[in-house]
Amino acid sequence: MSAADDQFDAEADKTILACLDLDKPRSFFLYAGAGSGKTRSLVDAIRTVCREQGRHLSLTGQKIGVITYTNAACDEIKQRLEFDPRVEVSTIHAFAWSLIARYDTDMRRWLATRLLQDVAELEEAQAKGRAGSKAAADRARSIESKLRRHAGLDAITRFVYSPTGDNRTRDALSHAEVIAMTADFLGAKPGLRRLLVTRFPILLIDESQDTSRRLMDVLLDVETAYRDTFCLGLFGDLMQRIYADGKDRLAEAIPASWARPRKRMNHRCPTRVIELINKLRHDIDGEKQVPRSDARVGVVRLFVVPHATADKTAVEAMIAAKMAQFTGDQTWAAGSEAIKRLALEHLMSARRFGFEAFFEPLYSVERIRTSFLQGTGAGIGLFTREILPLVAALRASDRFAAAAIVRRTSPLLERKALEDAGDKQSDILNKAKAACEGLLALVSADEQPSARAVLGYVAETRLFTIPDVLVPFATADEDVPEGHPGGEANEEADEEEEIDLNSELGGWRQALEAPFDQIEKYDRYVRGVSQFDTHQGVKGLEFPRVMVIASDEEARGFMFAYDKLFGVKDKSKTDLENEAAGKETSIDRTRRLFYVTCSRAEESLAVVYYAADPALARDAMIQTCWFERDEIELLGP
Ligand SMILES: Nc1ncnc2c1ncn2[C@@H]1O[C@H](COP(=O)(O)OP(=O)(O)OP(=O)(O)O)[C@@H](O)[C@H]1O
Repeated sequence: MSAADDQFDAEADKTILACLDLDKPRSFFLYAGAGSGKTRSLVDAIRTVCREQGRHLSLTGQKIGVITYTNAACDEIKQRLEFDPRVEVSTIHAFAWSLIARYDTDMRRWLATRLLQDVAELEEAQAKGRAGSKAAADRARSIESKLRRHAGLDAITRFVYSPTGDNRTRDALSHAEVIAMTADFLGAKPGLRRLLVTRFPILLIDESQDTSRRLMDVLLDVETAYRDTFCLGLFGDLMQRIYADGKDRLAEAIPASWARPRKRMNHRCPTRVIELINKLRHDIDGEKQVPRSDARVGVVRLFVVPHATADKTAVEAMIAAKMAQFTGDQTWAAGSEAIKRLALEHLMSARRFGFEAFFEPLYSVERIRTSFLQGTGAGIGLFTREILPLVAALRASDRFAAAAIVRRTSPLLERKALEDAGDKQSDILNKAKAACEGLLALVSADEQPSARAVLGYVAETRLFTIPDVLVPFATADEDVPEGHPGGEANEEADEEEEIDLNSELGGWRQALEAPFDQIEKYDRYVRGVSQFDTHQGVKGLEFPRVMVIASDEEARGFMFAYDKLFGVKDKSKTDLENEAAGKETSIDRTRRLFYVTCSRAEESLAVVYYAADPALARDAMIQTCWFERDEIELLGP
């Protein structure tokens, strides 16, 4: 590792450190591209502040605040800082909630106003809209539910919120509400602004390009008001803004008094990938990165495939085999888990990784989507936290692990059951053992059992407790028991909740018909350990071998357009109008997403483009000069 390389951007780190002077803080905006070590700069700077000014922080009880984009990034940074108590690392949602929790009276007032505003808007739309249509019925339901929530506000003394949960109870706030309230409260309450800057004289935001626009605006206001005592440090890369929520033109909103350190070296990617991402970036801000002196050349290839190709998984396996040849890196060879395949959205991944039948029905239930993607929730938990680990332990013949899992949660081995059994305890243990053996036999059968069959078995043997949402499916004839959610005794449930619940039950009903092994694949996917991910899911990460899957057809309706970015299709009238008005187009969005995905590659990169007219696509790609002619391969039917 070359020391000169490590020093290449030392100036930026020096500037940042100078800004983080608690006696004389100065805000800054770090300008740096992919792989330039922004997270490293952030962690190093905090370490130095703790070392040199930690006493000041300890004496005043103040902290350095760090806002990250994901829980994973949050954990990573906390760990790298060895859980230093003088640093508070949180996601934006947790951070926002830590500021406003306890402002219950204000929250109630805010919600009351907001709900009535929404109702007024809906009523206006109702008056204009066609009576009797589905939209009118939806609006009527929404009005009713908002009025009901409004009427119930006074009964709530303490609002609750979980940054990672579903927030379904009546006293819970939604994610969007917490962000909007925080922005409004910070805008209107001098006391809260003071609290913020006193608690966190230094506030650093990672991935600031994707931080909620409204919060970013208000934080910039706070910074202006407290410039002498508060340092706001923004890390991020505008070229990597991939969520609609982020602030457009952030750079232009940065005051002239701020420092603007720059980092220009890319420590992650090989030279060839850096050349490609420099070109992608050229028309946007002209920022050009340089590789490390010890960087490899690396390999980049574009494969153009007809989008009508029926077996995309087979084509992608063939491409992986070709990459093994081009790179001499056999790990690329088909089936290897050491390749990261990036598809535009989760369903594309689910289709490729073979867990679509389980995934799609539950993914389409909007209310549980977030927790479903995080692998949380009671229904999912039964499979991923109990049944799957038990199956894994049984398959590995790890009797200790299997026993530990069963002992932890199985109703068979509850202490009371064991006590009641007296000297017949061994019967119970034998029963548990037989249940485990039966489970292993069931999931190992030549014909894969459905998830529902496994659920039925677990219920019948009482291996684990069946959560409410799955009870209706745990018996053979799907009787919905009386008094159970979804059953008739639940008349009091309000209509909206019922609809949610029904769609969740409907989702489960369908999903459980999928083969059980699809849940294993789903589990690997949501834990991020499979070879699949989405374009958006990998921001901040890096992988040796990356396969980017670009497909307009599969990505319909996702606001991205590879065909326009690659010059295969002309810009639409709206694109041209937006461009002329300086507004963002789907081409800009796609370009940034493409930049993020390509820049994850540490060694080699394959781009697979499914095109309507592959020959035309190849010619258009040659025109862009992003890939050399001999790096582009047309794969015919
Ligand atoms: N000065 C350095 N010397 C050696 N390696 C470095 C240096 N800075 C960063 N790296 C390495 O380069 C890689 C990219 O760093 P990091 O993830 O911090 O970049 P980033 O700017 O946050 O990237 P991105 O915005 O693309 O997610 C990491 O593997 C990191 O360890």
